[in-house]
Amino acid sequence: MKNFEELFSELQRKATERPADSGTVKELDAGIHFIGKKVIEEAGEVWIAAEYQSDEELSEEISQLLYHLQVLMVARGLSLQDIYRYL
Ligand SMILES: N=c1c2ncn([C@@H]3O[C@H](COP(=O)(O)OP(=O)(O)OP(=O)(O)O)[C@@H](O)[C@H]3O)c2ncn1[C@@H]1O[C@H](COP(=O)(O)O)[C@@H](O)[C@H]1O
Repeated sequence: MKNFEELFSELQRKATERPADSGTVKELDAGIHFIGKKVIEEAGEVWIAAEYQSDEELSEEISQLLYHLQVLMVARGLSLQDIYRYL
């Protein structure tokens, strides 16, 4: 099981090494507008899951939202520290 920081390091590595089978690389290549729409889509799915679905389904949706937020951070060149300073 990986944690938030380990996933972010993995995504940064994918962005640098650009393996051909990486969904993250494809999403980064699609650009900020595309990634932003994924963030909105997943946030909507989190909301629906929180209202109507199980804890397990909600947890999965939240993980997807966190993933797409991290892809957006990588796309903009932000670090975890850039975010943590506001927590
Ligand atoms: N945690 C995730 C993760 N969460 C969500 N997603 C992507 O987000 C999509 C959201 O899925 P949905 O169920 O909402 O389906 P969907 O919107 O119909 O999917 P798409 O049509 O957009 O593919 C998934 O299809 C994945 O493409 C993720 N893709 C990758 N990771 C992790 O990121 C790391 C790098 O992955 P790769 O870049 O693919 O190697 C690995 O550790 C992966 O486990």
